[in-house]
Amino acid sequence: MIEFEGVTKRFDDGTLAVRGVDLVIPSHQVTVFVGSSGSGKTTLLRMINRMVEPTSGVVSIDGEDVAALDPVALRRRIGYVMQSAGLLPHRRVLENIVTVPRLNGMGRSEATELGLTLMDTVGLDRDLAGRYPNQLSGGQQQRVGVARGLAVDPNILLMDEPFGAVDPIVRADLQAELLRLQGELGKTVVFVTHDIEEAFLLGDQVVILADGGVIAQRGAPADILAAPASEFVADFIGADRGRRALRVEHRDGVAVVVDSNGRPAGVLTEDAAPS
Ligand SMILES: Nc1ncnc2c1ncn2[C@@H]1O[C@H](COP(=O)(O)OP(=O)(O)OP(=O)(O)O)[C@@H](O)[C@H]1O
Repeated sequence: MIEFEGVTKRFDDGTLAVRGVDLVIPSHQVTVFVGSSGSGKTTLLRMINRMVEPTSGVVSIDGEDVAALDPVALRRRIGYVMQSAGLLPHRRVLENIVTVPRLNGMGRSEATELGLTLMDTVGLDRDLAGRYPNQLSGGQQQRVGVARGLAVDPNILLMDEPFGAVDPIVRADLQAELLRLQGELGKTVVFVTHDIEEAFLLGDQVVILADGGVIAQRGAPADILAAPASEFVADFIGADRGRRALRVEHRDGVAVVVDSNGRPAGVLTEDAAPS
């Protein structure tokens, strides 16, 4: 479990990126930070692996304050996948995937075996192992990025808009793949996006951030859909209603969550239904 307690981040130039965030991120689930540009999503994510230090408050992993942990060691045991994959251009696919295990001292042949296995895991043809990143499609590059994030077999996988730079069809593929992978691996995934549809599709818990890095609402997608906590949230989740993947319909007095084809995906409990 990752926990934020009273976490605030003010950058040196005075920008208040995150304000008083209290949040529990449960283990083995996908938590998605969603919000408009500049709402503090990346800053929050990066405080987990100490790429950004909080100005005040505590970030802990399984009860351990990350401020007390060595940042390099911390980053080597937390997977990190970023937008446009962030691959090293002059290293081949396989070398990119196993960069961190090699830094951690893994031998070459063991690393090769691991890299190829991870290519299988993320659905990449092993024939691509010797290519350079610019010889891959955007979707393939993102898969390499995910494989690299998994290479240290982390308990925690941080994903910062990992599918932001690919076209919608490839993006849908990658989303489905992530859900499949998560079903198998059960990592603690923290995922950043500005796309509410992606957030609702992938998140067990969705955290909606408003400008200035405050939490506007958090909860399961169905609960947020059923009972937006404020006008801001209602607007934010309603912006794309036409192509919403999940929505709430009332059938015979029961609040039912249905998918884009109108098929019921679940029934809301009394507590979650709007009053
Ligand atoms: N190193 C920095 N120095 C000063 N301000 C920063 C720094 N990094 C981020 N900020 C500011 O902090 C705020 C939050 O930024 P952050 O990158 O966390 O937002 P975000 O929600 O991830 O945005 P996006 O969706 O555009 O990536 C923004 O106003 C941003 O300009």
